Amino acid sequence: MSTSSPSPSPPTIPRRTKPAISIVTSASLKKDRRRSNRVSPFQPSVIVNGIATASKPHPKSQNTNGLSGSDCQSQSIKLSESTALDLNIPSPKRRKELHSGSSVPQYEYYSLSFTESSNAAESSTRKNRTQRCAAILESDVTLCKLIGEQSDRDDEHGVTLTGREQGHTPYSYAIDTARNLDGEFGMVAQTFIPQGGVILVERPVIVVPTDMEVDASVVGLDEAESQSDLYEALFSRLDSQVRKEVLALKDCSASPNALTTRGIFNTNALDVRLEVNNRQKFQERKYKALFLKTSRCNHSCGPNAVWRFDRSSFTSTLSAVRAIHSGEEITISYINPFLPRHTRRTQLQSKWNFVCHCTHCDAPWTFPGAIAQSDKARNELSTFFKKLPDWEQWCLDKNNEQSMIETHLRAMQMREKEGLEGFQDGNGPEIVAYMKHIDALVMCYGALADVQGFMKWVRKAREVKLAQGPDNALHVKVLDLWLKEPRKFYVWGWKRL
Ligand SMILES: C[S@@+](CC[C@H](N)C(=O)[O-])C[C@H]1O[C@@H](n2cnc3c(N)ncnc32)[C@H](O)[C@@H]1O
Repeated sequence: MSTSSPSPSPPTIPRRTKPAISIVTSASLKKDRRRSNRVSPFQPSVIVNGIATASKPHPKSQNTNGLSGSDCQSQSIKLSESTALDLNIPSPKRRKELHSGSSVPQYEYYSLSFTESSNAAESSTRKNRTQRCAAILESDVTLCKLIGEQSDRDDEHGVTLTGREQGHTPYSYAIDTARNLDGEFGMVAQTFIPQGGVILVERPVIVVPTDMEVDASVVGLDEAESQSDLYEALFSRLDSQVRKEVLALKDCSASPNALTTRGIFNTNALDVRLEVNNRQKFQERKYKALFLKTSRCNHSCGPNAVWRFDRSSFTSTLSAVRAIHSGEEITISYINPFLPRHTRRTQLQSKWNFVCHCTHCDAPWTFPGAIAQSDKARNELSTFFKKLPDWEQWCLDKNNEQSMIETHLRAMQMREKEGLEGFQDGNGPEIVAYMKHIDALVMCYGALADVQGFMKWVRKAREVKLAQGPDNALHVKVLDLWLKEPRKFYVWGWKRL
């Protein structure tokens, strides 16, 4: 047994991206905006409009680490091709002075603000909305990468996108928050959401380092604030409406009358990773980020959605890992779902203070050994791709035509039963887990020159890719090409050679 090579995934579509790390000034941003006014691939119902205004230093952050206003530079950081983020950061010279010779991470208070407009494609009146995020970040954090223009051509397959295809309708699925019988809120689909569909994209309202041992005074909060809980200080920096919404979130550590800002944050914040430029070496650092809407998602050990944080756009995207029907609750997993049931429930109880009532935990365990069977299946799935037989070896083997196909079909069935379409291994959720099987089946049937099987799985791949949004427009076109001319598939008939 060895890991598969080449990867069973169809080739990734090459992009002409230029992923440079960049801090740009307002002037260069304006110039850049003129060049590109494409729809951001990261937004479903909200199209981000790149309005970059040099922000005045936050009155309170002028004293950040003893900085005076003149030490602060107001800069705009370009997040994606059409999104701007304004923040106050110390000038490079002052940062050098502050951090010279220190290997201890230095944190500062940042007030990030995002300016977005509602869907301008449909409405002539753009409503700008500014969202603020109170963040404590390592001073050398890289908040974003400059995303280059998305390619509209795939030269390898001779496919080009037309203007209309580049535009693609932004996705927008109606969702709502509703209370269940226990008085708990949850997120509910108001419409059918296809597998792969993007449910929600949102930016955090509070970000802090995971192991926050930071004295409020060192991050530029004022004296009164430094005496109080750091979370209180951060919450107090939010816009009043947002603060109200954050304070209405669940605190699992307390009774409803004794909520604490720390408790609310710890109940709802998600783990994200940011990058720090440490002497020209980029290192990942763990942070926790609070997202208002995603916070309402309850846990399931077989969730129908996964969330992913994208550093380059500073957004979290919630996607459906299987079709979700109108009225169905949208759930995510708070923990590694490959763990055995008992461990999962212990972790959920100790960190979130609840006994899991998801359908997988509460399922009628009708026969003896059902729990052990589920635990075994989860364990097997957690290492499935690592233990997968080599695809090329399978191709070279003139027997065992169906073995690779059967392996994937069986794993897909297990995934569906356990509700683990969105997990590849214990390293975090990703919609691609299920897609990897689909891609592999496309490869297998293509190598067998089996037109019917090939078309079936290319159609399925196309369906999911389409639901995943405009970012996949080129990929969809390549799949269309293969549907039209299967023989153009790049490993067509390999197993028959
Ligand atoms: C991040 S909040 C989720 C939203 C929350 N239900 C609300 O009302 O805002 C986490 C809390 O929701 C509840 N919860 C989440 N998933 C649950 C589940 N599977 N079974 C029971 N309670 C759950 C627990 O009280 C947990 O501490």
